Order: sequence, then structure tokens, then C-alpha cells
Amino acid sequence: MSDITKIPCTIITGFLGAGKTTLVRHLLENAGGRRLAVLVNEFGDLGFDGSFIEGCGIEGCTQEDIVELPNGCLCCTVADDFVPALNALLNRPNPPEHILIETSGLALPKPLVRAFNWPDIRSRVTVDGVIAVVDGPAVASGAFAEDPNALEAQRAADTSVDHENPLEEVFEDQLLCADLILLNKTDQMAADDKTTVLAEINEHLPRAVKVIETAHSKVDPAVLLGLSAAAEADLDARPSHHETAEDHDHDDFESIAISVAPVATPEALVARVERAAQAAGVLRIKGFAPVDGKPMRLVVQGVGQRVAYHFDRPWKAGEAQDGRMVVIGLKGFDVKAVEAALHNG
Ligand SMILES: Nc1nc2c(ncn2[C@@H]2O[C@H](COP(=O)(O)OP(=O)(O)OP(=O)(O)O)[C@@H](O)[C@H]2O)c(=O)[nH]1
Repeated sequence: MSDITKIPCTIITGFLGAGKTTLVRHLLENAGGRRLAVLVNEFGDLGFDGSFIEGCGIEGCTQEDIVELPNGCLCCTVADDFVPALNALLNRPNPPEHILIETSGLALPKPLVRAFNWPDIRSRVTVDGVIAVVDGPAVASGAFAEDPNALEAQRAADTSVDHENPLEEVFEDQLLCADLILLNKTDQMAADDKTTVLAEINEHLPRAVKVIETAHSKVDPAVLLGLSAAAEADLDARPSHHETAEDHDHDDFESIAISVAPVATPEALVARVERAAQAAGVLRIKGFAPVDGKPMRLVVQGVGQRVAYHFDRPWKAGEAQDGRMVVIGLKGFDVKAVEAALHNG
């Protein structure tokens, strides 16, 4: 059980585009008066999810409650970024009652959980629970399944290779560390697919972990917060492909930011992003752009081949109306094709 004098932290993990930011927003909107703070970590170099959450307009949620840790992997920058950011939250005159940590979709959660044993913070915080958000349709489409041909080729080249593809490895690590799993985007899944995906998730789990089906990450906060898992004291129950932060680098993935010019209509940018998403190795595209004659900022994001858009907020006075898209992909993804698609349509 967790110590009630420690501030509970919930780690939200889940692959790129699974619905983590949507979940954080939902929890903030339904905090029921509880003082929440959010630490957001990004893989790409554009602080982004934080800006989505900041723009939420949720009552009681101020800019200082959202702390962004851009550029990289939380678990690898524990001393430099994570511990100081957490300490800054804890040292506030009115510290949060519960902290949500949204990890990058490519982060492995276990090293982050381990970081809660750092002397600086160990007596002050505890991991209340690790929540893994699963992109149901992506799993159903085989996005994380191992490619038998690739595996065979890898094995032939290197007998030490014990795992499948890097996507499956990250996906598995996130499930293996979870105290609770959200099977999300069920609004886009047929009943058969749900059964298959639930079976696939269960296959990966080393222990009994509850799976909740959700659409748009909607789940009662009372179910998610207050699990009292004290995960940092329970690391052995959470096997991982990478047991230490040193043991994992991010060589498997890379990201770039690309400037985009103002567009005439949202559909014009959506069409470009759809084409860019077809380039080999692309996993996630998201960003914003100005639309001719519109006072609002257009947000466009793609997960796999599915692209969505909305206007999130008015451009601020004096803010440069520069369009930028962040593209995350497997190492060596076809950057030229992505640039051509985003620039020329
Ligand atoms: N149809 C459907 N769309 C969803 C659902 N949950 C999230 N989305 C959409 O999926 C996209 C990605 O959602 P996010 O919440 O940004 O996902 P994320 O896990 O934070 O993404 P990264 O931070 O890039 O890893 C957005 O366009 C969401 O609106 C869902 O349950 N159903």
C-alpha cells in the first residue's frame, strides 16, 4: 500500500496517438475539485501536448499546473529534468494533491517508475498507478504484431536479438508495466476486433490487470486515480525489455519538425498530412497551421492513416502565425517524401 503522506502520481503511458492527452484532458475536466498538476513529456522537439492541454480552458486549471518536459525521454533525463520539475511542483506553497505524468508514446515506463526511488523524491511521492492506453484499432490492424520475415532476417543477422519489432517492444513494455489498461477507441472497433485485441493484450500480461474499454479515453477518474499501487516498490512484477535507462536508447525512432505555409482550407492540409502519413516508416504526424482569413489555429494530427483536425484556439496577439508539423517515425523514415507531401500537397 502507498503511504498517505506521499503525493500520488499517476503515470499515463501508451503508444503514439493512443489517447493519452485526451485522457489527461478528461481527468482535468472531471477533477471534482481535486488539485491536479500535469507533467508532459514529448518525444519530438516541439512542445505540443502541453499546449493542447493549456488551451483547454478548464476551470481551475492554470498554466502553471501544466509542466512540459520537451525533448526526449523522461526516463533518460531523470536527474536533469524530471526530478527538478517534480520538486518544483512539490515545493509550491499550494502543492498539487495528485500529479499526472503523460509520457511520450515511445517511452518505456519502467525506468520512470524506478526513478521514484531517487533519494530526492522518494519520501515525498509515490506511483499511485501506471495506466496504459491502448489504441484498439491500431492493435486490431496488426500495427504491433511482429513481422515474421523481419524477425527471421534479424535472427539470421544477430543471434542475440530476442525481440520482435521496435513497435511491438515498446507496446509490450507499456503493457507489462501497467496497473490498469484502457482499451481505447472502441467507438472505431467491431465486436470481433475487441475480442481479438483483448485476447492479444491478455497474452502479454504477466499478472492480473484489469482492462477497461473506453471511447475518447472517457473513464470515471475515481476508477483511475487512487489505485495505491506504489509501483516503485513493486518493480519485479513489471518485466521489461530494457531494465535500465542506460540499456535503452532511442535509436529505433526519430522525429523532425517541418514548417508549413498558411493553407486555404483545413481540408488542404489534411490531404497533405494523409499523403505524408503514407511515407515509409511514418508513425505519427501532428502540428498546427494558420488558415487564410481564420483567427483560430488549425490543429491537424494523424495516427497511422487516420487524420483529424480541429481549431484549438485563437492565435495570440503578437504570436507568430507559423505553421509547424512534427513527424515521428522509425529511424530512417522517408523524410524527403514527407517534406514533399507537406510542402507541395
Ligand atoms: N475515434 C476516436 N478517436 C480518439 C479516441 N481517443 C483519442 N482519439 C483521437 O486520436 C488522436 C490522438 O489522441 P491523443 O489523445 O492526442 O493521443 P496521445 O496518446 O496523447 O498521442 P501522442 O501524445 O502523440 O502519443 C486525436 O485526434 C484524438 O482526438 C477514441 O476513443 N476514439
